[in-house]
Amino acid sequence: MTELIEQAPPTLAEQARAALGKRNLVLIGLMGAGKSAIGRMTAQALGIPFIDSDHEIERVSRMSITDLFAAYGEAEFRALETRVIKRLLRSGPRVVSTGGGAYINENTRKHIRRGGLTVWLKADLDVLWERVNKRDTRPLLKTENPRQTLENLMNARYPIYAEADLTVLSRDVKKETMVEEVLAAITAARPRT
Ligand SMILES: Nc1ncnc2c1ncn2[C@@H]1O[C@H](COP(=O)(O)OP(=O)(O)OP(=O)(O)O)[C@@H](O)[C@H]1O
Ligand SMILES: O=C(O)C1=C[C@@H](O)[C@@H](O)[C@H](O)C1
Ligand SMILES: [Mg+2]
Repeated sequence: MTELIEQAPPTLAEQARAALGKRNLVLIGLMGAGKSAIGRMTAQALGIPFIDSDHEIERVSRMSITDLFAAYGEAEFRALETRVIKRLLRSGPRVVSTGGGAYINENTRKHIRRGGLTVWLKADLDVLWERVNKRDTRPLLKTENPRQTLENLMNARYPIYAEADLTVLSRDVKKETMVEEVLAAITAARPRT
């Protein structure tokens, strides 16, 4: 007698993994959007490696981002960021969380768009501010009115982040919920035109 073997339907993570294929998943968005936190958990769910470009920059330069900005200025930081991200995206699949300004730099954006499927974690000002005002590790926010600076960055950058393949709304829900929404977005992704 033939035995009936019931196969469990693929989980959301398995569906997303299949949809991603050999591509990298690249998280973009402003400071505090959750790129590092959600990126790490998404990689775990997908069973692929995770790398954070800010951490990688700090590792290769043996300096903190704050010290890099202070010693060499933003332009040098951006040049290093471009080189690091280009290298990180050379092999895949992996989840790469980028620094907030990476996708805004034209050269880095070119590498990111070639290097994988992009997800913009989009958050409103209150959510971002609530998260970033607790730490002073972000050199661009060392201004007289950091909340206003963050708002100015939103206005300047959101039209550019909007070019991402996928957008997921980052808000005050459980991180696990955010990960599920990222996985669902990957699963539903249409090929780029
Ligand atoms: N859904 C969430 N709910 C609550 N807290 C969150 C959520 N997502 C992220 N956070 C928290 O917000 C803070 C900022 O998140 P994270 O460092 O991942 O942002 P980021 O986008 O990587 O920022 P940056 O560009 O500065 O590296 C962290 O303390 C993180 O744990
Ligand atoms: O938004 C930005 O331009 C930055 C965000 C951080 O992730 C770091 O990459 C750095 O502080 C610059
Ligand atoms: Mg980060």
